[in-house]
Amino acid sequence: MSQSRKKSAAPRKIPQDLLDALLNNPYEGLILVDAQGIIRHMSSANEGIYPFTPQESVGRHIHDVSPKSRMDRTIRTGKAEIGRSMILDDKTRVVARFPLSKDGKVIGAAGKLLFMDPGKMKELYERITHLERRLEKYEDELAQIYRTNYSLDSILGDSPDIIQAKRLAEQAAGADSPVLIMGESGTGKELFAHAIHGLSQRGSGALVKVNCAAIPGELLEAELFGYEEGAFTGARKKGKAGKFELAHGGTIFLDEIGDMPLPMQIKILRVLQEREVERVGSNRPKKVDFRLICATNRDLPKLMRQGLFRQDLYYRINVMTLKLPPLRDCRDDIFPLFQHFSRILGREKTPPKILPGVKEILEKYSWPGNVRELRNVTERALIVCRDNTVSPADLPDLSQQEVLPQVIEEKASLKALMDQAEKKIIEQALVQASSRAEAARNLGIHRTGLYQKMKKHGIE
Ligand SMILES: Nc1ncnc2c1ncn2[C@@H]1O[C@H](COP(=O)(O)OP(=O)(O)OP(=O)(O)O)[C@@H](O)[C@H]1O
Repeated sequence: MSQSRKKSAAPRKIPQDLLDALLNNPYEGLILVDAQGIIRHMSSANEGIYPFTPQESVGRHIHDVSPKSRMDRTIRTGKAEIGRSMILDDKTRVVARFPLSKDGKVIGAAGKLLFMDPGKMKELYERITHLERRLEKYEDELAQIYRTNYSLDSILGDSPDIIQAKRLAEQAAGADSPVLIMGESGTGKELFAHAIHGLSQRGSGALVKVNCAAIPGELLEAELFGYEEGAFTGARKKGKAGKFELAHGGTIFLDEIGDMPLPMQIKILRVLQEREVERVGSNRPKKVDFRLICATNRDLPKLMRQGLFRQDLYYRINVMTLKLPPLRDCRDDIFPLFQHFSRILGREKTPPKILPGVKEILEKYSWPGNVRELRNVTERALIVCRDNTVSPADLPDLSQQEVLPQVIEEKASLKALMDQAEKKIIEQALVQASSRAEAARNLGIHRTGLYQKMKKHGIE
């Protein structure tokens, strides 16, 4: 460290010239009175505001200089008044008054004109009002998007199970209790969560989603509850709000709750009971007001029997239950869904023509990736089809059960057969998952491993 930066060993007293400069700075009008209300200092910026000059004012009682002053009240009550307006010199001024204490005893008070020019305050006020109006407009627009995009009307299907789930979702929207949505991957659990939130009284609030399976256990706590500054190495400078805090006034959607590690389950249970969260590294609990929606594709009762899911948490989250059927159990919905996705995903103005044979192939398939897979298959067919006409040839090979028998019939080396099978399995996993990360997870391999294999097989 250079000599000039070395910490001075001088006494810790503030130099008098610095204090004088502060007390007489031209940016604020400052008055100091003692416990009897006698003015002991009036800064030069007050010149022209009172009937006396700053020099003449010192030694007089505050009421002799400013009859309407409330500084005597500040001394009596010991309470600060910040941001009050006051007419001085025929102008509205914004003032702050606060007591000055020593050893717990009020020894005087300070009065400050915060803005010599109240025009600045007006400018600030107008900016805030303008921002508030814009915020309101965006909130309205957001609520509108939720209502239209995520209403129950956007959930298609006439099978009795879907109709029943929609009926229950409507009831759940009217209540504020926890909802558990169960169903295989791609059956529309998130879609239902959006619809329930959008229709509920919290619809204009946030819907905060947490994918419990995608966040490593050791990061989940910080993600859900937030952390204070310096809570751990790598923590953000100013700390971070957790998902529960962000969902205040809205809904928190815990997706894949069945994958939540046991120690976190206890913490979630506590939040549900006490309705308050404590950031990591803090011991100040904060009240949070949220509605809980959970989803899982795991068999929670089975997980409970295996000791992997807490029973008390299960009963807490399972107040209303929606069971979404797999697509293979709703055969009659498959083709209407395909037509719907063709209409909304098609690039032409007119909906694509669908040739005979397509319906039969779609209905025969077992759709392990459910509606998501059907949507992806439709999207792909629309890209490869010609003249806005979808033919059976535009569909991928949907005989997935025959992936292995098919390749084994061919005469090739084991390595080549295994390569072919790997390519098919990867293609299928990509169609069934909503993202490459999810496909990698489903295949039980790392994302970079999946990218390497995609490159190897020339998969886009
Ligand atoms: N009944 C339905 N009507 C229209 N679209 C649907 C329906 N069900 C699902 N979808 C569509 O399928 C896709 C997958 O749905 P969603 O993400 O809600 O499934 P999920 O059950 O939450 O899946 P995961 O468990 O993998 O997270 C979305 O594009 C969604 O819009």
